[in-house]
Amino acid sequence: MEYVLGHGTENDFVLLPDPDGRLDLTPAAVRALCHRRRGLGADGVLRVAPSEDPGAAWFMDYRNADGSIAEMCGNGVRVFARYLVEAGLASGPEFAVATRAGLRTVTLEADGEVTVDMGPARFGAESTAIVPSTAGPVGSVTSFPGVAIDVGNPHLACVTTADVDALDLTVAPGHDPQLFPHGVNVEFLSPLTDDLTTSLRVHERGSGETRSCGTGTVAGAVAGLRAAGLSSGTVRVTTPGGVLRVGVGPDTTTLTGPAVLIARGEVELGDSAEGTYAYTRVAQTATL
Ligand SMILES: N[C@@H](CCC[C@H](N)C(=O)O)C(=O)O
Repeated sequence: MEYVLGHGTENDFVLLPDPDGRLDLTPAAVRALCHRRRGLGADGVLRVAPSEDPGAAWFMDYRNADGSIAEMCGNGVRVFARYLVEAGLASGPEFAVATRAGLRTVTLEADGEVTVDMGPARFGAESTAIVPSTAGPVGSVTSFPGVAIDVGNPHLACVTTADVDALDLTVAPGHDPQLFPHGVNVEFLSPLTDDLTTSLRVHERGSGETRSCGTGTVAGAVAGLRAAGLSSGTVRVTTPGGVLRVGVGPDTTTLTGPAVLIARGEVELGDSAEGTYAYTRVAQTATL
């Protein structure tokens, strides 16, 4: 089958064109494709499937690297849009993409970036995230106050004066399972500066720490604005993988950033001795 590799601020994806919607994409196949050493290597898979929603031609079937399904992916939908235009499946600059969180309008900007109307970000309850302490006795933990935010998928955004770069995000931060029964993406960000900039790291549900998370960046921006006593503005967010811009207005949010296709090729999925799917990369052309 054909595949394309792409990334948005280094949050990377395997795109699988499935124009007839016939691909039976199992969790094991997703795990095999995303494996960094045995597979193509990615944070998630974007199956490009026909949409059943009359408002969009294409449906972004997003899967996390562990094979789980998520409602929405802000970096992924920009890469998905870039693929559709480059493959001649959509004509820009503006069109809708169907996702499990609903329709999302994407705009290919003249400077090469892509803007997504991400819809409203909805605040939930205040809660805490627990991470291993990097100082102090082995096994000690640090608790960070945060707030639940729904961006189509669940987030816990923690604005903190601690050194975000020093946090141990090698394991999933502890969280309240009653508030987040389906798991949660957890963001840690510095308080916004006067000119509305911040730095953010994220541990993603189903993928671990990633270099960037688009929905998490939107959640972080609205949490940062609220902590600064604001409800709207344009926030510049620096993630380990690059810079994203979030527009927050009274009714919706927007996310702007790069969307890059890296390589394309052919891949075969099959059963391995362990009974899980393995893959054979038949051919790959990279455009770095
Ligand atoms: N990286 C994505 C979010 C992907 C889904 C997330 N891990 C979840 O399970 O909700 C983004 O850019 O938004």
